[in-house]
Amino acid sequence: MILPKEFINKYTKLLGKKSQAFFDSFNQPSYHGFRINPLKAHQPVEESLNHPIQYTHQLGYFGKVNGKTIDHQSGAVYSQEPSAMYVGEVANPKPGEKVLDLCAAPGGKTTHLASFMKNKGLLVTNEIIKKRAKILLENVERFGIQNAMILNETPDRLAKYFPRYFDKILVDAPCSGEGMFRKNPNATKYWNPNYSAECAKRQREILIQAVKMLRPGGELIYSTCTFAPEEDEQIIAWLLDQFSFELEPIHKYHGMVDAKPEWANQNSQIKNAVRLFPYLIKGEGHFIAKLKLTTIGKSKKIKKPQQSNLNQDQLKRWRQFQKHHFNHFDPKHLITFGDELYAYYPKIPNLKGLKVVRPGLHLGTFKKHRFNPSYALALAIHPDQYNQCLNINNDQWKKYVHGDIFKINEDKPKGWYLLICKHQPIGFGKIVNHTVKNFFPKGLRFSI
Ligand SMILES: C[S@@+](CC[C@H](N)C(=O)[O-])C[C@H]1O[C@@H](n2cnc3c(N)ncnc32)[C@H](O)[C@@H]1O
Repeated sequence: MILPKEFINKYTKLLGKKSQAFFDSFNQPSYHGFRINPLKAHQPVEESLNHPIQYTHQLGYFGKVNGKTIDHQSGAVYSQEPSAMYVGEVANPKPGEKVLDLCAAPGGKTTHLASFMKNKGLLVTNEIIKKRAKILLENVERFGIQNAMILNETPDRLAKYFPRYFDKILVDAPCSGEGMFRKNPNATKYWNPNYSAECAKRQREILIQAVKMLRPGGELIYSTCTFAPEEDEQIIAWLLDQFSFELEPIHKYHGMVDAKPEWANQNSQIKNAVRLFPYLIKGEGHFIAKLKLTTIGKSKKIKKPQQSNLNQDQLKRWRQFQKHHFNHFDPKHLITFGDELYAYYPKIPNLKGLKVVRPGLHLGTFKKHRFNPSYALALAIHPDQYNQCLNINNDQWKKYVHGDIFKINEDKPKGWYLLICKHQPIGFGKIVNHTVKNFFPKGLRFSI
C-alpha cells in the first residue's frame, strides 16, 4: 500500500524506531472477526469457534462470516473487526442501565452493548445520517434486540431531550479512519495533514453534547479507529481540562499499550486509555478511553414521560394475539406509530419532535381485522416463547429468504408460525392449506 508522504513523516516522528513495524503492518492482510449473539437461544452452527479472541469472553472469534448463511440471516453472528470488539468490552454495560450509543451505524458496537444488557434497561442507539440509520435498524432487528430505541438525530437535539439521563454513553466518533486503510486502501487518498484537526473539531462538538446527557457519576466511553493523536490523546486531554472527569484505567491485554501523554499535554492520567496498534495485535487498530463524571448529584427526572397511546380496540387485538401465541412474552408498555405497534421502555421523555426510527421492539402491524406479527419480533424471541413453530429445511429456508412461498406436507392449522431452521428463528410465515406464505421483508431478500 502506498501511504501518503506526510503520513509517513508524521508517524516516523511520533513512533521513532517503532515506525517501520507500524508502516510494514499496512502491507499485511487485514483481520476478520465475528461475535456470537448471546441474546439468541442457540449458538451458531455454521461457523468455526476454534479461534476465540482472548479479550472478548467467548463472544468474539477470528474468521470471516458469509452474509448468506442461516447464522447470519438469523442474527446468530455479527461480523466485526477484532480490535473494535474491545470497545464493547470496555463499556461493559449492565442489564437495567440506560445507555446511549451516540454514533452508532452500522451497529457493531450497539449489538455488542446489547449482548451485555440482556434486553434489560434502555439502549438508545442514534445515527445522524438517515441512510445509515436504516442499516442500523436492520442490524438491531437481525440481532433481536428488544430494548433498543433507534433515533436519527443530531447530538445537540438529543441533548435537549435527554439532559443528565444516561448511565453510560459511547461516542465511537467519526474520525480520520487510519485504522481502516488496510481494509480500504482507497481511504488513503482522502487523508491530508489537516484532516485530523477537522475531525477533532467535530469530535469536540459531539462530546460537548454527550457530556450534557451523562448523569453525575456516569461513564463516557470514547473510541476511534484512527492513530492520530489530535483525535485520540488530545481529545482526552481536552475533556479532562474542560469537564469534571476522571480517566478510568483500562486493562491492557497482550499487545495493547498505554495511550501516550507525550502526544498531548503530558497529563499522566492519559496513560489509562488504551491503544491497539496493528503491528502489536491481531486487528486493525483502535483507541479507547473510559471517563467517569465526578460531579455530585442525581440523574434528571423525566417530568412528562412518554405515554402509551393505544386505543381499546388495538389493545384488545394485541392481547388476543399475544394470549393465543405466546408463552412468557408480555411486554407491558405499548405504543403505536400509525398502525405499527412497539414495546417501549417507559421512563423516556415525550418523543414528540424527535426523529424516531423505532421507539422499541417492533411487535407488528394492525391490519383491518387482523394483527400481523413483525419480522423483528420473530428474530427477538426464543422458540419456546411461541406456541406455533414450524421447523423448515435448508431448501425451504432458501425459498423463504428469496421471498417465495413453499409447500409443506404436514397438516397444520391455519395461522402464524415461527419458522425455525437449524434451531434459529428466521421469520414468521402464515400457513394456509399446506402453503407457507412469505413475510420476509422485501428489502432483505436474497438468492443463493
Ligand atoms: C465510526 S462510525 C460508527 C461505527 C459504529 N459505532 C459501529 O460500531 O458500527 C461514526 C458514525 O458517526 C456518524 N456521524 C458523523 N457525523 C456525526 C455527527 N456530527 N454527530 C454524530 N454522529 C456523526 C457517522 O455517520 C458514522 O455512522
